[in-house]
Amino acid sequence: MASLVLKDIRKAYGEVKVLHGINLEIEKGEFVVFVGPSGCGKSTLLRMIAGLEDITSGEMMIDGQIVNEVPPSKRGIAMVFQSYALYPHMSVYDNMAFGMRIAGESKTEIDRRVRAAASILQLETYLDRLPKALSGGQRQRVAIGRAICRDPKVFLFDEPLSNLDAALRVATRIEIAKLSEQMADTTMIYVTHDQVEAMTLADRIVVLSAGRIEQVGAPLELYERPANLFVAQFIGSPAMNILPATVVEGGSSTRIALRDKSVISVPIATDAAEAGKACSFGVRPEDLTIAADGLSLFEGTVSLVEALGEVTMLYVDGPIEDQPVVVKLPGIASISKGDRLRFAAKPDKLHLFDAAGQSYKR
Ligand SMILES: Nc1ncnc2c1ncn2[C@@H]1O[C@H](COP(=O)(O)OP(=O)(O)OP(=O)(O)O)[C@@H](O)[C@H]1O
Repeated sequence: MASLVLKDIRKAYGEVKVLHGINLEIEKGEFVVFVGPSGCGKSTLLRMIAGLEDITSGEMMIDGQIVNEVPPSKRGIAMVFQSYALYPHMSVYDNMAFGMRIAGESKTEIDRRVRAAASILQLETYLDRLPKALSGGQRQRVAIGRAICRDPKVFLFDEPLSNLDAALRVATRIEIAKLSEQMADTTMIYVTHDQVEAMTLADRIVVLSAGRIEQVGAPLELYERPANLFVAQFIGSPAMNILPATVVEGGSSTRIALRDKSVISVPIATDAAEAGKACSFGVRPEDLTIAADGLSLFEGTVSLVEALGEVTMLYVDGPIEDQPVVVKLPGIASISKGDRLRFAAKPDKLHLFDAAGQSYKR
């Protein structure tokens, strides 16, 4: 049975419509990540699941029960915020025990759960400390520990790592990945801006834009088969190169013409009737290589080289004026500004989108 079901969920603040009908089923034990540009409604949706925001219309079910009118404390959810929200005057132990004391749990059960959570998060030696005597990463682990103690059916995370510095983010991200393995029956929903968090933590990613779901899928599914231009450019960094083009001839393989009139054959099927229509050709920076003789997609002049050590980024003035093509080559490439080069990509790495931005790949 699905752990969480959202049916045509809508949210409006007065006249301002923020979510326009969200349909989603999340299985028990799944780790689902919501991503999308700022203001797309990720946090609002998470807060509605938590019960911190009213549902304007639609139906929300947790474990088969409609929860639209159920208060947050009765939903079986726990939420971890960006700001930790710990009680400053209480020890780590008391912060974790607080919710259970309010709920009237026995002392022995409280102690068992606090120690179990502290052990999972390696907080055993900090139980007597006050939050102010902890680092940001440790505080966030306490906030996570407090949520674990509630033994929630659904665990919600609202950008829990965004206040941490880069190294701590990585360490805490790994903790969260381990946690989700250890709590295999607990459904986790996680909001983030960070692509790496989304790609590494999620069983499935939900891409939102302007209050609508653009695509739901496993991380690599979204990366390899984005359903539309929005997802193609949102997932992956640097973003996929998108070049405007025109379909010359449809068929089992499609011939397209770029703006400079060069013609490319893309092994993606389109209808013969597509001929003459506008389309967008897509290729990821990391899928481009320097072409061997004869087999190039396009030619261009390198306008900027960024040597980062592990990769070399090239910005290439190619087939489209004022729209440099970004190329990401592995390692250190001996290429200089001004070099004129031809670039290729494996045929199965090419993407093609129709005039409405939908992928032709099925
Ligand atoms: N109380 C409110 N009244 C009116 N509009 C609101 C209110 N809360 C949020 N909004 C609007 O709802 C939209 C979605 O906000 P939300 O915080 O869910 O976005 P988000 O995707 O989480 O963004 P971010 O990544 O910046 O946190 C925004 O346009 C925001 O301005």
